[in-house]
Amino acid sequence: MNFIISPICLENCMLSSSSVYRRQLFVLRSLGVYCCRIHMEGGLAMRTGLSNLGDDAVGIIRKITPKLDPSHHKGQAGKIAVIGGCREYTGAPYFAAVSALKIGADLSHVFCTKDAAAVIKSYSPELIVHPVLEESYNVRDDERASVSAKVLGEVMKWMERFDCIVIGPGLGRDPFLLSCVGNIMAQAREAKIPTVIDGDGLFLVTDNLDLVKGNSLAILTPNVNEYKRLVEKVLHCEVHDQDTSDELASLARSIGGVTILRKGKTDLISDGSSVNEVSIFGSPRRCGGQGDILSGSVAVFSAWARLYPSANKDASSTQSSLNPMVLGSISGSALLRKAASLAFEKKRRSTLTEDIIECLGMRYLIFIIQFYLSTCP
Ligand SMILES: NC(=O)C1=CN([C@@H]2O[C@H](COP(=O)(O)OP(=O)(O)OC[C@H]3O[C@@H](n4cnc5c(N)ncnc54)[C@H](O)[C@@H]3O)[C@@H](O)[C@H]2O)[C@@H](O)CC1
Ligand SMILES: Nc1ncnc2c1ncn2[C@@H]1O[C@H](COP(=O)(O)OP(=O)(O)OP(=O)(O)O)[C@@H](O)[C@H]1O
Ligand SMILES: [Mg+2]
Repeated sequence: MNFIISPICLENCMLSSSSVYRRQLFVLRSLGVYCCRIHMEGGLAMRTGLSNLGDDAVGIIRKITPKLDPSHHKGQAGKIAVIGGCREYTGAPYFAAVSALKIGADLSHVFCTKDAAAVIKSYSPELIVHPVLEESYNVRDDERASVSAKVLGEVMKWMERFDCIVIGPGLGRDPFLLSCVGNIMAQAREAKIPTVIDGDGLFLVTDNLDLVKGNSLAILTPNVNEYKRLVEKVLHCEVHDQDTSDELASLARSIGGVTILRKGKTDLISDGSSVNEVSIFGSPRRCGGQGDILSGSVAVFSAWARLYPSANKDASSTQSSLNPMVLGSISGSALLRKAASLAFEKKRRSTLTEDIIECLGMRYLIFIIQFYLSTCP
């Protein structure tokens, strides 16, 4: 028999009896569906475990995920663009763009170099691929200004349609290409389009902080190395092993209130005023590409948090004070980590990024949770 478990249905079921609710809450917690929040007060980090279901990452995901509504048209669940993909890297932009679709966005575009475009198209017919970026080796010195204007023009034709853009997965570090992408970022900012910056986009931004400074719609998703470079550049010190939440909040404030998702054993998220930790058990496999899934996921959830700030009216509103970029980051992190753990249960050491993408479907995750609830003694 086929049946559909919706987030709302699960929540209603949870509220139906308080003992059942407590038992279900316990099972959710033991499944690792947990997120705790660290409040910043006068520079002092006060860590508090949260005590109700509305305060956890699943509650946030449910709150911002729009209903599947037959009256909606194509595009209303989100149009995402990934700016990335060059001769060396074609996997990273594919992972980011296809993850956005798997999570529920309606359309996913990739803007990449000509070399990368045919390869990325061959991975999936679902993606709309624009071969518009140019690297130095392909452009004469006297052509640079006109090529740069042409690249910007090609992207700007589409820009207004996007609900979020991701800059950086597999972008490479060619100086000419990065200067064109800097122009694209400036235009996205002008158009008030949320922008997730990852991978080589962070390399660009670390050397050109003005591109993001004070942009409350920017989300930086650094890994260990990228975070180290940012801290050294902005805070002029080494990364601290202690006081990690103070340091992250201070970094976010120093860049004018951007949201930073610091990836690692646990993910820490801050916009400078609160620090949130997602510690859902993920996977011990560290195959490349998981950060790319994360950037595509965060893009969709941030777009939803902005477009549908309270998609699920029944969900707890305790997070309503959080910045939509923070809500999107928490959701993306929680879902990726849960999907990675499900993929690892199945594939163990042979788990690859594409296996994790297959586990992104939220209904599948909720089904798994429901299954555990129904078998709980
Ligand atoms: N299949 C693909 O096309 C992939 C392309 N990628 C792209 O590759 C480009 C470079 O990204 P990278 O992440 O490699 O660049 P980084 O500069 O972040 O990493 C470079 C080196 O750091 C090492 N490293 C990683 N995590 C570390 C840790 N926790 N402690 C110490 N050393 C660590 C890695 O082994 C790697 O050799 C980006 O454009 C990125 O998007 C990656 O996303 C991976 C997948
Ligand atoms: N030691 C770890 N244990 C568990 N999960 C981790 C660990 N390190 C990273 N992760 C998770 O993996 C995700 C990707 O982080 P990672 O540091 O691999 O990014 P990345 O280096 O940018 O990846 P990519 O290879 O896509 O560029 C993050 O959401 C993080 O939660
Ligand atoms: Mg990365």
